[in-house]
Amino acid sequence: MPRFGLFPPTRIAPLQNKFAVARAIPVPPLPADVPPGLPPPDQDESLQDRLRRRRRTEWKRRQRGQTFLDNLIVSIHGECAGSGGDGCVAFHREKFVPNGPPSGGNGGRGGDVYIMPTPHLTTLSGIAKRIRGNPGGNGQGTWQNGRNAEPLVIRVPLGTVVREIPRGDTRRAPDEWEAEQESLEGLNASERLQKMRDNRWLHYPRFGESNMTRDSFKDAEQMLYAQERERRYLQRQREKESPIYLDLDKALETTRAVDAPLGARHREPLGYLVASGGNGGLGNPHFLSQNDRTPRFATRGHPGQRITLAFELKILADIGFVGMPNAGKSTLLRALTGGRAKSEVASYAFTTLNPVVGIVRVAQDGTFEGSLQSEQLYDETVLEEQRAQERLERGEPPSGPSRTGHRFDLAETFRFTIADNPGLISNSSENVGLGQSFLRSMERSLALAYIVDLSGPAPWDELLVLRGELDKYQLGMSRKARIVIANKADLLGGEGDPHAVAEAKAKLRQLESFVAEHMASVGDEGRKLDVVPVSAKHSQNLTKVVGLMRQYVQEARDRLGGPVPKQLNVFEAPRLIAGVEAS
Ligand SMILES: Nc1nc2c(ncn2[C@@H]2O[C@H](COP(=O)(O)OP(=O)(O)OP(=O)(O)O)[C@@H](O)[C@H]2O)c(=O)[nH]1
Ligand SMILES: [Mg+2]
Repeated sequence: MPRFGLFPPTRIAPLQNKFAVARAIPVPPLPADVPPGLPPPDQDESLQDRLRRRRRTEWKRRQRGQTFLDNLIVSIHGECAGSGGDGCVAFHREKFVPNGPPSGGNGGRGGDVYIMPTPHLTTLSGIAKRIRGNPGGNGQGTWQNGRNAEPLVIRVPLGTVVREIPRGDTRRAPDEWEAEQESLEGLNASERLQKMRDNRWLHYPRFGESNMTRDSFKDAEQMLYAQERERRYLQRQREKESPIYLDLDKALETTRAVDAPLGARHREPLGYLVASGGNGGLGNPHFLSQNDRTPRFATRGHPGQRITLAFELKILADIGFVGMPNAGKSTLLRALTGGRAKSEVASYAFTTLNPVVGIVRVAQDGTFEGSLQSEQLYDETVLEEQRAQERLERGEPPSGPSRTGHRFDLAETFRFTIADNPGLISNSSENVGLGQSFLRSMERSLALAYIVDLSGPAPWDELLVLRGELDKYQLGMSRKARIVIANKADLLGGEGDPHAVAEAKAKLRQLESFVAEHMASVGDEGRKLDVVPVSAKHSQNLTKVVGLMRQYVQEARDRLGGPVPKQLNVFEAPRLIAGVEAS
């Protein structure tokens, strides 16, 4: 018989059946002697699945957060694109004008690269690791200049932080001059000179050799190298003095004058410039002088700027979950979102490897999507998959909380988001465990919720570690915490026998007094943290949690003057909510 001593007995009957189902499904234990990564050939599939999961977790853990999709290193190249177009060597020819003037056009400018914060995006997954700007068009005969390239806009979600990776960091791609030096390695002096000239100059057919001996070419070459040196100096100076750092929290607004006349040209913002395209090459008319009336050379387009940027996405969720591994954070998120948030649940530490954001939708009377089905059990993902498979084999329709969700499209009066974060352990702030990368994303949450395992020996010790890690990462961050959710309360109270229930209540009281004594001063303006016992797995006592969270979010939004919650048609909502209650 299941134990639900801490909660009223009204729900025991339906839950007993679910427990029976859960027990009926054999879960192969993970043998201690099986090394991770080496599943024995004759084991059944679910065991292999478990081993695979464990291997993946171990691998992810070793990466120390480097593979989070909210961390990305991007190099922006102008090697062959983003570069200006080549200039052209040509002479005007016309009837009765056999030796016309030089007429090669200049190359077009290479495309600049911009970064644009975009509200509807949520991940950095769409951004390529190597980005090439658009190349400028080449110049052509009859003084036709090449086309300037279109700018390239990299769209990133709001909350992205962009940093330039400094010189000397191994993750940094070589800049345009370093790349050229690398390509010249192993060549002798004359070969180097030849290659450098090939990279910079274009010659009229069969005049390459003779151009080298002309004074006008030597002067032009000297001037080109002087300009290049100046460009390199200015770029390095900029890198040192003002490396790129963008904290893109807000979308760029289009400023349109209210009284602009009809037909006025309107430009959308492109975003922030991070790399300029190269200038176009010069056509041969540019080198016309008193000493050289027939310049037979032109310059190639300059390469665009090459920079390496680190993108980091701070996840924006109203509430962030903070808890040790296995405290039940993912189970709770699934229960609060009615199973819509697909956060993996398993009985080993570090199941959640990336933060997962779920949306909690609340109706006017405080019901939320997860509370519609009173009998819902949120179990480990493997077990749920097995059950779904069995249901499919029996030919039964798939059941699930998502089927009831459609009512909330109209009944919803308030919504907020929750980030289920990976487990925090001692020294996470020093990059132990899954490291800091997700702690960074908690910075932006409006409020934090501690999740502790009430059935554990000392949930209060967990709280101290969690608070310590938050403050070690950023002093004062623990002030955002508003609630302690004591999860797995169903494991206490020993099948309803009075002695065990009294013990469970005493433990809860101990936790409450610990929070009141040791955690109260941490709260903002002497605020006390709320303590709520719940069972995420069996969706018990969650309405209270949702009510409190709604209050925190509302307060924080009011303080920030943030988004106004969606208001429903007041005539529609009560009728629908009544329908939900009736079902
Ligand atoms: N009995 C009981 N078990 C629970 C409850 N909540 C979670 N569990 C179990 O606790 C284990 C861990 O749950 P998760 O939701 O994966 O825990 P987590 O905090 O997300 O863990 P990490 O992702 O590793 O940080 C699973 O076996 C869950 O089934 C609960 O309320 N009651
Ligand atoms: Mg988890």
